[in-house]
Amino acid sequence: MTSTAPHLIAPSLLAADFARLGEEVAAIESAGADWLHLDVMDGHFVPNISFGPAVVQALRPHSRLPFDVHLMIEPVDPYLEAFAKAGADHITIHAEAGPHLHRSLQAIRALGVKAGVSLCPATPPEALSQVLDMVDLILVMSVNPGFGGQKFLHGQVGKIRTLREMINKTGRQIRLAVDGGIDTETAPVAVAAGADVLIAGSAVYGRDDYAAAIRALRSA
Ligand SMILES: O=C(CO)[C@@H](O)[C@H](O)COP(=O)(O)O
Ligand SMILES: [Fe+2]
Repeated sequence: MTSTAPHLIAPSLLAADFARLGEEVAAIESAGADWLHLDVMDGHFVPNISFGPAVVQALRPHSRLPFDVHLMIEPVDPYLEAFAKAGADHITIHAEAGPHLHRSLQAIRALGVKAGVSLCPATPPEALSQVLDMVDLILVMSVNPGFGGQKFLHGQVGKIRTLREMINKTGRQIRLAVDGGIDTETAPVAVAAGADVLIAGSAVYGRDDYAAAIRALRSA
């Protein structure tokens, strides 16, 4: 079962040149990206540290693209408002990042931004069965979160398929994103399983020609 929505390409800023972030954000919009994916890592939920709301806020004037903020942090609730105020359009939290996923999703919706939830590779799709009415976006991690440039875990494809079926049964417009190891070989696998948002760091920001890299992913 595939999606009827057009597929979106969301380059991940994690693979950009951190010394020139403003230019990198503007360049990816000109290159035809649909969303900008921003990976926030705390050195606690994941074994890496990236950036926080001050960087998101500083980048906001450099692009009109939707800012898709992927929070790999724990706890999450104390920081939601800061990311919304910084200019996040979507805030995605991890189902594994605390016992009160429902409350955190309520808090995101109350801030007036789109609510996303992400699953690490070891978490089954059923973890979301009680919150499907509260989410605008589901993000399947096809690597263990924390680093760019890892290999796509093919064992996650069945989960993408199951989540596509769960989403279609709701009749709601819920985007299904896949994040980690997406390139021209794995993008078609993810899309065939039902994904409609492809998040890619190295396969876009790691290339010299961003527009060509985005076109290649779109047509793959
Ligand atoms: O959330 C993450 C990693 O934790 C991702 O968004 C990566 O940044 C994707 O990078 P590539 O695997 O595409 O290089
Ligand atoms: Fe991400």
